[in-house]
Amino acid sequence: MSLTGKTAVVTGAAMGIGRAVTELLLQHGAKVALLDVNETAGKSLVEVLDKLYGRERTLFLSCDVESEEQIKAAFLKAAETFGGIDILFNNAGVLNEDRWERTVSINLMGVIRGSYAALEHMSKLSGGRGGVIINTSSLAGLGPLPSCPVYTATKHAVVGFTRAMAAASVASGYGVRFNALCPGFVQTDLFSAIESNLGRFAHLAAATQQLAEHFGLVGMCDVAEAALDMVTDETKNGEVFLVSPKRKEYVNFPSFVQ
Ligand SMILES: NC(=O)C1=CN([C@@H]2O[C@H](COP(=O)(O)OP(=O)(O)OC[C@H]3O[C@@H](n4cnc5c(N)ncnc54)[C@H](O)[C@@H]3O)[C@@H](O)[C@H]2O)C=CC1
Ligand SMILES: CC/C=C\C[C@H](O)[C@H](O)/C=C/C=C/C=C\C=C\C(=O)C/C=C\CCC(=O)O
Repeated sequence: MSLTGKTAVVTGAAMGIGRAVTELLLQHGAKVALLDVNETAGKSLVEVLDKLYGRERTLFLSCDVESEEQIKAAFLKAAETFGGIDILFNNAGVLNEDRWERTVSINLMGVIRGSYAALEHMSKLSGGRGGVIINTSSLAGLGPLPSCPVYTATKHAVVGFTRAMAAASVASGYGVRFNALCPGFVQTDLFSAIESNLGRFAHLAAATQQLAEHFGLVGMCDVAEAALDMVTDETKNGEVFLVSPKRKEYVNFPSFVQ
């Protein structure tokens, strides 16, 4: 699928992985609505991107993915401005074992809120053109991160939600593909702040650091390229892309359905 003229919405777009994927989508010709709760970072990023890609191709919208109302308003504005939505990157996420209910609300419920709101614009059953939704999970969506049980649970849940929505979309005729991105450790603010966000598991900070050293850091470009692959390859639906320093591959899950 060519991205020229396509419209993308990216949550958590102001920094880190969201920012990198936003830039790659723009480089490939898409128009991007950048949604983030951090207005200062979002607005200053858009100023930079406007100079590189043109004002008409970017739009910053202040949006907290904990709020269904804000998500719906932002998606409507993006669709009205750019003429529909073709791509959603549900990426906003936090790692905070202390404020664990908020972690569930952002990492899991934010992905669900975003997906359902996007389907109102993207599903062929509601007059949309179809398209693709990529959800950011993690290596912690495939195996346990002992210092972060709630973070691990949200990321496993994102994998499950994505795979089930992919099947539901085919069975329902939405015309929307769903795939999940599972990066290993990436040098972002979320990664740097780990030690202060482990709550009752703070004593496992050193072990987490060792695990990160064991796996190594993944390059941001590799993560963004994996997301792009799942967007542009129209054969990919219900797929989970693992991006670690050792492996860049789609995950094979056991099949229980005959
Ligand atoms: N950094 C890492 O090692 C990895 C991160 N991830 C996941 O990637 C995603 C992005 O994380 P990073 O780029 O590392 O983090 P980051 O902290 O650099 O960026 C996260 C962005 O999300 C925004 N955000 C946070 N809460 C929000 C909310 N309620 N509504 C809207 N925007 C919100 C922040 O303002 C920020 O711009 C997250 O889902 C994270 O769990 C996955 C695997 C590895
Ligand atoms: C310090 C926390 C910072 C960031 C959290 C990120 O989301 C990060 O991606 C978390 C990773 C946690 C991984 C924990 C254990 C994973 C174990 C597995 O079983 C993973 C499966 C395959 C490994 C592939 C490989 O060998 O590279």
